[in-house]
Amino acid sequence: MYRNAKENLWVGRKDGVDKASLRLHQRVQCYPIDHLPLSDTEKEIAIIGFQCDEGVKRNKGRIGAGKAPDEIRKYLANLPYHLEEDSNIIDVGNVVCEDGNLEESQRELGLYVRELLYQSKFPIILGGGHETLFGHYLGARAFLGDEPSLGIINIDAHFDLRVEPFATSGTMFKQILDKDHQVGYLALGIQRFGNTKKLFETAEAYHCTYLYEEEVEKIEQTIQVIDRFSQTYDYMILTLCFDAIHLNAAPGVSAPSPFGLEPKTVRKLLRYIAKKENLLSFDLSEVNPQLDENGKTARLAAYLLAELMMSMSDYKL
Ligand SMILES: N=CN[C@@H](CCC(=O)O)C(=O)O
Ligand SMILES: [Mn+2]
Ligand SMILES: [Mn+2]
Repeated sequence: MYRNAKENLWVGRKDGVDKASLRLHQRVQCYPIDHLPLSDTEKEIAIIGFQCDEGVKRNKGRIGAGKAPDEIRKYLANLPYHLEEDSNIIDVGNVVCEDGNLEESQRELGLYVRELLYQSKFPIILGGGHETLFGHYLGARAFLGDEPSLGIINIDAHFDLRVEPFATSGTMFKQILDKDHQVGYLALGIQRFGNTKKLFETAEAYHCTYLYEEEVEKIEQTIQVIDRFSQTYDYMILTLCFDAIHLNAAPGVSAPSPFGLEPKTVRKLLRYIAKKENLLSFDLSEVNPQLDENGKTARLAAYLLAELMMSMSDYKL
């Protein structure tokens, strides 16, 4: 079910109304999904939330990620606005998963992501459990049609290649790769002890490219891998599963990572990938406000989102 964007989430400190004093809450505009503004710049970002943790529940994880979209917006709202002046940001509200109907809500998210892409927006999807990625993918593929190849970069401790009779937050890449032979998968930040041997075997069988967490930290090599991947596919989408990040910085996730990536490494990745011309859209998933420590995880999510948005117009590694 679709819910309109809430203006009252976009509030915060006001240092002034001159351009140099603005914060995000003073620049973000709320629109219903069926009344989107025409893009008057090439850099319009559209935020859409996915209030859903049914996939986490089915995956026997710790629920609460459904509360993340609005929580992350609150932290994002107060951050200073550092984008180029002609960059617009709109908030188009949330898709809510009701009565455990994960598949229906993923389809609905996909419809809206497709619509945003048709309207020349760059969708930023706030999950939700990592099942968010499946709806994100549906939208990107529907927009592209069957022909173009699509690379998915997943910054994650986990492969999410589980074999299950139903969709969960751990099955999305298996679901996608089984039906879409024009998709390639690059996983960054894989934890040896976050995945069974069987999952590693599945990753090999599906010809996935992956880097362990300690490999990703060697950033120059990682960038070469990203460059090769990006050149191989017509278009790319990017997903960040927040449990990729070290548990000290991201305690509010269902499956925390004791050897997770440093936040600064993830920032480098986002800054770099955001500049790729063939990147269509981004989702940030698995933040769980119910497990968070004093908003630490949601705050980091907001900072990383702000970095990604800024890097789309101004790149520094
Ligand atoms: N989204 C994916 N989640 C992990 C959870 C692992 C765990 O709970 O330990 C997975 O399914 O592999
Ligand atoms: Mn994960
Ligand atoms: Mn995941």
